Amino acid sequence: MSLCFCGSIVQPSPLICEPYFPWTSSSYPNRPFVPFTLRKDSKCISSGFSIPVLQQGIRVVSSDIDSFQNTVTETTEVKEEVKNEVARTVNGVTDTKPESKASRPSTTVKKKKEEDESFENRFKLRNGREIFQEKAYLVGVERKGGIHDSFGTQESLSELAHLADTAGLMVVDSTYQKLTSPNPRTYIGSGKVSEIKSAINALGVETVIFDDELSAGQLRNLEKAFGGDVRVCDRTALILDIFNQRAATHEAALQVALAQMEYQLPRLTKMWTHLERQAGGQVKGMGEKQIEVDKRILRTQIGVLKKELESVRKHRKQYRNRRFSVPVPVVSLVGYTNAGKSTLLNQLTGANVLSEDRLFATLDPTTRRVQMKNGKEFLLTDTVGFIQKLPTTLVAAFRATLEEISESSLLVHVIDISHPLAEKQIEAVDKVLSELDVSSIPKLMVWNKVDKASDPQRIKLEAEKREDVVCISALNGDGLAEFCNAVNEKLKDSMVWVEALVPFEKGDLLSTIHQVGMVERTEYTEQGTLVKAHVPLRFARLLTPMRQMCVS
Ligand SMILES: Nc1nc2c(ncn2[C@@H]2O[C@H](COP(=O)(O)OP(=O)(O)OP(=O)(O)O)[C@@H](O)[C@H]2O)c(=O)[nH]1
Ligand SMILES: [Mg+2]
Repeated sequence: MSLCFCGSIVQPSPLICEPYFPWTSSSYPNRPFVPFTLRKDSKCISSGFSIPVLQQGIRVVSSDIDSFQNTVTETTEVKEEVKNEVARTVNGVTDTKPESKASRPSTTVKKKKEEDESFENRFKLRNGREIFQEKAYLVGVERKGGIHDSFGTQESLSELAHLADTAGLMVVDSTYQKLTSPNPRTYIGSGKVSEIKSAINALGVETVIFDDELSAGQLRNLEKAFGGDVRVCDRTALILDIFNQRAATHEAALQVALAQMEYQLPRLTKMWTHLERQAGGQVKGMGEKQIEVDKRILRTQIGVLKKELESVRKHRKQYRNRRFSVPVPVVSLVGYTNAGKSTLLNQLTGANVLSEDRLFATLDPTTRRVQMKNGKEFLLTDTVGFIQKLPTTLVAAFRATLEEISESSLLVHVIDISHPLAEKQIEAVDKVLSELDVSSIPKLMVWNKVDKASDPQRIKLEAEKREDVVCISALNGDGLAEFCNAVNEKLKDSMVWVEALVPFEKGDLLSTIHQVGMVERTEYTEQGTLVKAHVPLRFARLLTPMRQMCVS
């Protein structure tokens, strides 16, 4: 699989128009790995290259996330249960009676019809494109003792299901195993491997997704163990694929391509050992040599992408500097994916940023001006959402985009307070923010989706008790005035106190102070206007000569 993944990493980069890699479908017996949806240029996107022949008696399972939560199974019961259920289930009704001979032909026709229908139902429209939903099976591992993720295994698997759904897959079932330490060969134990294999056959699974990052060897061994055309991938590859689907701008495409290549590089190992096997072991080292060639090609590509990104970064910086010359404070919206950041930006500014109930709707930052009722202004930036177990390659690749965050006057942390895992999502966001080194920037917490919470009143009372928390509903606009006031107050905290004597001929400067700062007092003197105000630090520097005049 890892070999085939390269088929996709050449895809998103605008720099790599031609397939650079020698392992495209014609030269390698297996199909190339194409993570779920591909070829942005094509109208119909398949979630895989080949559509496998459907197995008999497929259990049609809803891809609905809530119903998925109940399908997580822990033990080896899956194998028998699935077998029995598949044998018995017809049209969702469990029939325990043995089939009579006479009824068999009509049942076969009925089953065939259902299969055709279920096949048809798997063509879905996503973002205006038709995709074929592959059937996915999810696997998690709970570590006994040792490291404890703040998200539980089942919670993390539910989120993985949401990610799979966002990527256009149909989650048919899932399982997890408690382990002291992962198996170095297959990540999970051999019993679990055969249990999953049975489920794959019974449910017609096309993709198995692991909730943790797998090594190249583990991916290869698992694919071999599951056999057939079953694709194995991990959470990181899934997230990278979603990013790949969502990348709408040149910069986002470059960043995703870079992240995919960096993910792929360590996974190239031993991909070419089949050459040695084909040559009967006589051409020793052939595979090794090929890996080196591939790695070199990949490293060259990474270098080209990094250079290209550097120039995009420079351009972005110039644009930011231009923006800073108008000293309106910048407020960045940060938070867990799907928290409602884009909805908030749209409500406050009338922007038209895509907001939907899927993960990672936003990849590129969007900045818009917000005019408050008191006439003051600030720039509001919407950013890419975070997630637990965020691949480090992705954070690194998106550094240019995330620089927006590090240069803002205030961070607004948007939280979906109606989410059962809100607390854990806050922790995950704080973890990424600490990696970005932005702890010195003031923060405001916003509890969003209060309308969706089971007890909105209790949430509001709770928020009142705490400092730095504002309750809103970005969707229906509740609490937006309070939000703007809180931003205003917070911005004041991030400003510096100045007393400056502004000459009368610099009237425009005086109006800018009123616009971006908090003016406490103005006095008209013979030399000019004496202003006492809180202003943004950058602006205070601009006023240095006038501050000195005031002192003298
Ligand atoms: N009920 C309710 N739904 C909301 C609210 N705010 C946002 N939503 C919904 O939550 C979903 C996600 O909203 P987005 O604004 O796309 O979330 P986001 O934080 O920008 O997500 P990413 O771009 O993926 O990081 C959408 O379906 C919104 O309609 C709210 O206040 N109440
Ligand atoms: Mg968004």
